[in-house]
Amino acid sequence: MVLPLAPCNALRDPDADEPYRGRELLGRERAGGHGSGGDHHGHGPSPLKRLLGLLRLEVSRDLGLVVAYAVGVGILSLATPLAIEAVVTTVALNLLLQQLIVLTLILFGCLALAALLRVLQTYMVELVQRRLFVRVAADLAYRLPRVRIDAYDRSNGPELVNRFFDVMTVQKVAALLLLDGISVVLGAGIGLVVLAFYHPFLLGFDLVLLLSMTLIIWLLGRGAVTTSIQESIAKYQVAGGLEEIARVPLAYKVDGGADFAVDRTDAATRRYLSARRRHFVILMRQIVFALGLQAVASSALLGLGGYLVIREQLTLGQLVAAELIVATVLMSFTKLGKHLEAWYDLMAAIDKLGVLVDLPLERSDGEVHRETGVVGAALKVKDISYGYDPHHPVVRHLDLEIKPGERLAVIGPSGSGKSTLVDLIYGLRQPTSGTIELDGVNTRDLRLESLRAEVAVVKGLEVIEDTILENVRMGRLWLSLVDVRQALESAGLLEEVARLPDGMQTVLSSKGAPLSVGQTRRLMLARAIVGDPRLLVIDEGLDGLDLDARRRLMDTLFDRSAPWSLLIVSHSQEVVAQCDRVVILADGHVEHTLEPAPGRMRDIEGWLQEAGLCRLN
Ligand SMILES: Nc1ncnc2c1ncn2[C@@H]1O[C@H](COP(=O)(O)OP(=O)(O)OP(=O)(O)O)[C@@H](O)[C@H]1O
Repeated sequence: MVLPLAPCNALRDPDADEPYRGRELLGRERAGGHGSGGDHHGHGPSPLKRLLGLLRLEVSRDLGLVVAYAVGVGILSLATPLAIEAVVTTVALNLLLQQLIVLTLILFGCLALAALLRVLQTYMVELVQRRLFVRVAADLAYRLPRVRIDAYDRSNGPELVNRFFDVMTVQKVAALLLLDGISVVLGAGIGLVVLAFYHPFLLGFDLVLLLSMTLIIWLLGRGAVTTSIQESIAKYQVAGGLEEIARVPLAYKVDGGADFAVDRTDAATRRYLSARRRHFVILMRQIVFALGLQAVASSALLGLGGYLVIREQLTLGQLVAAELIVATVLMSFTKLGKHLEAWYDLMAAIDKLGVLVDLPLERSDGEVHRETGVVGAALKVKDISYGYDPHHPVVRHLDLEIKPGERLAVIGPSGSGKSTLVDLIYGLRQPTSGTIELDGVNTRDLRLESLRAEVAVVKGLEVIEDTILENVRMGRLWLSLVDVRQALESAGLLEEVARLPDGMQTVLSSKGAPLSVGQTRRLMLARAIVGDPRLLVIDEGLDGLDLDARRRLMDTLFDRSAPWSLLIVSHSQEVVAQCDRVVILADGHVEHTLEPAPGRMRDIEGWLQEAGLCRLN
């Protein structure tokens, strides 16, 4: 069965009132990425390319308007120096009061219009900000459930997701640059053009000014994006370290654990400070040169303008207007120091979001599994190999078969590859060679959603912070309350849940509280069986339960009328004894297969002892 990707209301575009639809975000297609995960990876699109990709989605919408408003504001802002020029000339020439009033009114009109455009621009930027947030949230909600499990082999998933907070930086800096940045650049450009019209000397002055500003931005800012990214990586390492202390509180409670936590944080903080220092050196040199330029250029213009006034090549009004224009341009440019820092932060933030977007996704191709009409699926594992490190396979030429309705136990010493085999069957990992067939169809040819509608896996404890009901149903809206109740009943949990004040509506913590660990284990079983899978794979899911709970569950799981075939990894004699066949794994391959006669556990124990392998409990 293919699960529909239901549009989620919270992720609808807040203004366009249409659901977010998968589009390219931050430079990656929505499925099939091949990044490596981890922090800044040094490959993939550059932050600038990613930013342009993100903004490109906005261009057709409001970004054009934002720029148009900024152009309007830039042009209208010139009204002040030009009006002052006119007033000074009017006073100098002793003209009429009436002209002064008209000038004042024109100036007011221009400034009022500029203010209106600025308000509209602010509103548009607000919309762009909201959409950025929704886009990134929607994109990650789409991607994260599809991220390949091996992306988390060497990185901590929740810690990686901290990078989502960089969307705030993107929002804030994008707003700052769209509002101030565009106005500064346009205002400066237009002002300098006006200046150039006053006198050819002033054109020369313009050019020198522009050259100096370019030097400050490009030459003095070399390496700033890299140092900003390094600073950001160091910042996440500090956050990740602190998060870890909260994640494993017991570990840090050992004698000396608190000091160990301080030492580790101290080391990470030092790395952050040194990265920040490197970045600040670049910022500082840009700021110092910008301030110096402001002092030099303002006084040089006064000297040059005064000289031109004395030579009667410039009017007094033009001199005052020119000083005002240059003062504004330079003030904005000095402010640009802050903008430049914001720009570098933006580049680092985009790079961090890119780390999330680059997490490799599971394949999305394949066929839908066809109904076979047979109760219980048939599984054939043919000569598969797999290694976390391609040079060291941990599953080697493994063959295994489960007939429809059969109950198969997989046992073997710790590290023999049992859990890895479970991952391979569930399509979490792809064998490097060999095939896995479900009902005669290579699982590689099946859509993963379709495979996982047929196969359910119980492995570890994964609780979502939601009600017991949702923890069992997991968004499968076609499952009714009755289905969930039945699954809880089969898992031997219904009575205990009913005793909770909020029953199935009890909200669980991420660790399962208020359920105990044993109850949470049974909850995981309820989640697996509620959809009536045709192949149920349990990786040690029964081993940690008390005897009563385990026996009740075994009644359900081994019931011949149940709709599934069963593959169960276990270290328990009692569980293994219930199975039709027992496969013993050693060193990644099938060492032996036994069909124990009822009650002949001794056969298996004896064999294990002889082979010097694990013992069951
Ligand atoms: N994420 C991983 N990255 C690298 N190596 C891994 C990873 N997971 C498991 N391994 C290695 O693969 C081998 C098989 O591990 P697996 O978890 O499949 O064993 P297992 O039989 O399930 O062990 P246990 O009974 O202790 O759960 C082990 O040597 C282990 O060190």
